[in-house]
Parts: sequence; C-alpha cells; structure tokens
Amino acid sequence: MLEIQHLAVAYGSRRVIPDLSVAGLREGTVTSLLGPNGSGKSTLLKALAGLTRIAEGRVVLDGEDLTRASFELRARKVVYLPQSLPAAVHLRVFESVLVAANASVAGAGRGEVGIAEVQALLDRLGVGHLAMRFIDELSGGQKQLVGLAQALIRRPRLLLLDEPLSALDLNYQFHVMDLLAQETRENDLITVIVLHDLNIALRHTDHALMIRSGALLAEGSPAQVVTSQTLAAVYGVDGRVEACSRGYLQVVIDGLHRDVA
Ligand SMILES: Nc1ncnc2c1ncn2[C@@H]1O[C@H](COP(=O)(O)OP(=O)(O)OP(=O)(O)O)[C@@H](O)[C@H]1O
Repeated sequence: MLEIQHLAVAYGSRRVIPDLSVAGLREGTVTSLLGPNGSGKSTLLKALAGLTRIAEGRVVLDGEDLTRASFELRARKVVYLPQSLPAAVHLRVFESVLVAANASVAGAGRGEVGIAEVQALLDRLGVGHLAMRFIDELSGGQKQLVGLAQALIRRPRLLLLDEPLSALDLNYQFHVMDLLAQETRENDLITVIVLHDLNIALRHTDHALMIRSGALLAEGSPAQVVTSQTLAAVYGVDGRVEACSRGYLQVVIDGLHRDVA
C-alpha cells in the first residue's frame, strides 16, 4: 500500500504541490495520474521517487516512511522512468537491461537476473530483435520500450512511469498497457503512470488521480474521475464519457468550455 500524507513540494519559494494526500494505492493495481500541462504530475512522481526534495509530508510504502528511508531501500523498492531517457547512452540494449537488473549500487538491484529473463522481457515488449543494437541508434519509440524493459526488470514495489506511451504507436500503446497490467498483477506492484490520453486511462487503468495546480481534484475509478464535470473544470473542454458499441468508455469532446475555471 502507498499512502501520500500532506505532501508539499516547492521549486525555490514556489509551492507547486501545496498539500496533497492520497489515502492508499493498493498493490496489484495500475493508477493513472491525470491533469493538464504544468499541473504537477512529473513533480509528484519525482517527489515519490525521492528525486525532488519534499518540503513537508510523508510518503509511506508498506508502512515505511520513504522520505526517511535509506537510499538503498528506496532504490530497491522504487523505480522511476522519466519522460525521456538520457540522449547519448552508448550501450547495447541487452547490456543496458542487464545492468539495470543487476545494478550493484548499494544493493539496489535484484541480483542474479539471468540472460534468459532479460531476453524474454525484451521479447514480450516486442524489441527482442533489437537486443544487440546500441540504444543511441534506436528510434524514439524503441528507446521508450527499452526504458520500460529497464524499469520492469527491476521488479520494484512502486513503479512510477512518466508518460511512457508518448512515443509509441497505437499498437504498442495497447500492448504496453496490457503488459503493465499483467506485470503489476503478477508481481504485486503498485504502478502509477502519467497519461494524457484519457481513453487509455479509462480502458487500461484500475484507479485514477486527477490533479490541477498541484491539488487532488478527483480520485476513484477512471470512470468516476473522467466526467463531464472534470473535463470542463480541469481541461476546459465540454465533453462526455460514453460507452462505445463494444461497451468500452470513451471521451467525446464537443468543444472548448466557455467558463474555464
Ligand atoms: N525544475 C524546476 N524548477 C522550477 N519550476 C519547475 C521545475 N520543474 C517543473 N517546474 C514547474 O512546476 C510546475 C509543474 O510542472 P510539472 O512538470 O510537474 O507538470 P506536469 O503536470 O508534469 O506537466 P506536463 O503535463 O506538461 O509534463 C510547472 O509550473 C513547471 O513550470
């Protein structure tokens, strides 16, 4: 279980997240973190990962306060995948995933992850054929899939993914979300994923958080969170959530909302 208690994060004197609490994100579930540009999604993820200083509050994972935890514990339990990977990494895909798995930094890695497991994960992500290619020679989408492999091979307790689908085509978006749901369920992960595509949140995530100006505006099932009201209040658009002929919920946008809050 992950609890966020009165979290405050500032850049200099500006509090980007003034006071945010989330009662509990359960293991085995994928939570989408939604909100407009600049609302504090990446800042929240970085704060959970311990990459941004927390001004106030606590992040409690399985009863343990991560803000006071050792670097080793945090590195073992939490994996954060940023929006974009470092530009120039001259490692082969395979090595990079093996290094991530066996990272020896103060016991942060799982250790003893074998070649077969790395290749199997690359295959499941559809990039097995790229194993011997250099990362800095891959396309944007291929790099994103390799980043996901590096994150998943670590088997963290808390998996934080910042827009991991942004460079992926429709087929891969679907495939990756299916894979994430499966990995999350099978390995009891708590997965939090920043998404801009509300239809993907509706279709593929178990739980949703919607934030605006660093404050939590709605929390619940994606269908409870993505509504006409939140579309207007948070995104400034008039829209509806309707079931398509196959029963999946989808957002239909009618136009810009005139009374943007
Ligand atoms: N390193 C930084 N220093 C100062 N201000 C920052 C820094 N990073 C982000 N901010 C500011 O904090 C606010 C929240 O930014 P953040 O990147 O968390 O938003 P976001 O919801 O992830 O946005 P997007 O959807 O555009 O990626 C913005 O106003 C941004 O300008």
